[in-house]
Amino acid sequence: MSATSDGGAAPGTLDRIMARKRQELAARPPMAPRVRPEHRDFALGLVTQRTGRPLSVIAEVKRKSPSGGAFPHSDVVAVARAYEAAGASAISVLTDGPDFGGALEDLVAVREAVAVPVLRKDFLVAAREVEESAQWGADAVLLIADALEDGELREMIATAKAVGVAALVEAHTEAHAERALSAGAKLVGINNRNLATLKTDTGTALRVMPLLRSRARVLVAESGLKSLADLLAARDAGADAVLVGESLLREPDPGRALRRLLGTEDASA
Ligand SMILES: O=P(O)(O)OC[C@@H](O)[C@@H](O)c1c[nH]c2ccccc12
Repeated sequence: MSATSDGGAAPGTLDRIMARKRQELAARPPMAPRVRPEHRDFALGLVTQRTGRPLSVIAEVKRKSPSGGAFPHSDVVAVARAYEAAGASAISVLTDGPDFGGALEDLVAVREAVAVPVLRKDFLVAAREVEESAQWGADAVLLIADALEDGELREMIATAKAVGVAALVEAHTEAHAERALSAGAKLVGINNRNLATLKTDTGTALRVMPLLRSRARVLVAESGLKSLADLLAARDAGADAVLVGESLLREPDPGRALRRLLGTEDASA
């Protein structure tokens, strides 16, 4: 039974994407081995780079999304460079093609262009993909607790540890966050967006993070964040970092938008 099964209702976006991902994986052979670049410490960057900023930002690049449609920036490398210059602690790169317009090649290109750690943002369904992500240069991978069985989650977290990539385990509810911790997650993201309905409520992370604070090494508030006030509220609820994409990618100058979000626009202009 799927962790997202809800008793016969029409499948949500997350179920649809996960089903596609499982089919894609079953149909493709293992990837050829690659020479892996030197690892960058994702967790350390998030918990130590807080001086002078409200908290760490993982800034996201994607060309489109099911909730946001197309964004006006196709050069994800240029956007990633601008994010880094504006103070991003890490870059999140969507590598899903059909729904987000990304590719594994984007991960490689972004990583070569910046010095900060890079998160592979995708809908991974198997431990084999965690190993492949490491080979392609991911410093961290996203795992979605709501969409994975306990056994899968446990195995993928263990594989991430074994190959030396950080696993940011995302949950939308307290129950799934507890499953993530039980499966061995040390880095936990609370997604304000319900990936079944795509509805976003920024109160979600504020409510769930305090319940987890003492048991997670790193806490990340994800999705729908638009203002410095949103960041300060996340920090006060225990976040080490926030994951922000859409509100930056809608702007003509995403680097400037990140400075504005961090309240550092004048100091670094
Ligand atoms: O673009 P936003 O609303 O700022 O959100 C970024 C990120 O949290 C969101 O893209 C996201 C969170 N979890 C995901 C899982 C898969 C794909 C995308 C996501």
